[in-house]
Amino acid sequence: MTALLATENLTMRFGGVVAVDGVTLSIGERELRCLIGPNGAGKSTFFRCLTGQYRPTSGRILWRGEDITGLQPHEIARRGIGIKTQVPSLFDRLTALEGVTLGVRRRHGEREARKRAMAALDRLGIADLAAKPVGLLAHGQRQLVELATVVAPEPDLIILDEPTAGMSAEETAGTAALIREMNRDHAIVVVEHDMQFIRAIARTVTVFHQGRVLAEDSAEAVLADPRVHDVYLGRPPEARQKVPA
Ligand SMILES: Nc1ncnc2c1ncn2[C@@H]1O[C@H](COP(=O)(O)OP(=O)(O)OP(=O)(O)O)[C@@H](O)[C@H]1O
Repeated sequence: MTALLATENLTMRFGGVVAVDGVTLSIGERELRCLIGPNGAGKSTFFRCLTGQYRPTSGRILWRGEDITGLQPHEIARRGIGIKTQVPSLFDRLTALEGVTLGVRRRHGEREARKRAMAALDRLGIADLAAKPVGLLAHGQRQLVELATVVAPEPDLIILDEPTAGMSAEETAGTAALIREMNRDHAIVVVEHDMQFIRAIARTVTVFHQGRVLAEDSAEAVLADPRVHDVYLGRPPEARQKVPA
């Protein structure tokens, strides 16, 4: 079966630095995939290649079998891929509903766009924020409104870059639950390095290290993998529990 999204030997170099080094992976319909890895592993660069912010040095990106390598972000979005970067996209002065509606307006008339925007806010459990100016929202609330802008156009695939960055433990757990709920209707790729989030999500995890795929398995298997502990913490988990005599 054709994958929804696939990369073949994707490579991105910056001068002598190979940030992404021959990554081949495949995301299926309705899949929820987490991409993790320590600082500098190449996650952000890989994300930016997928979203069209970077043109990869070599390799291919396939969307339902179509080569989309090097397309501009708006061309990628038009294919049904929703993207949430870490850069805020909402205007502070607009209300949450106005901000989310603006994103849906490209495809629908005002009335329908508003309806869809309200449905997205409702789905994320933040309908009560609809009339609030975005600039007055707390960080976690604002992140949820940003998420609503991605969900509202009903993309087939959603790609999220560190959706829980700056969130409290409680907000992180809530966002993980929301993402699992969103996954009922959308395939989702999440770039994260918060292990608590990975535990809460508990789906297939791809671990990046030095630009390559180090491991790809269930969250449980990845969290128990000594190689993953090594690259994350520089030492195996049992070593951390040893108390010097
Ligand atoms: N624009 C750039 N120019 C030069 N080198 C870069 C550039 N962007 C990333 N790199 C290098 O590529 C490697 C991968 O970086 P990247 O930011 O993709 O990793 P990451 O896994 O997202 O890390 P983090 O979790 O810290 O964001 C690093 O060695 C980084 O220094």
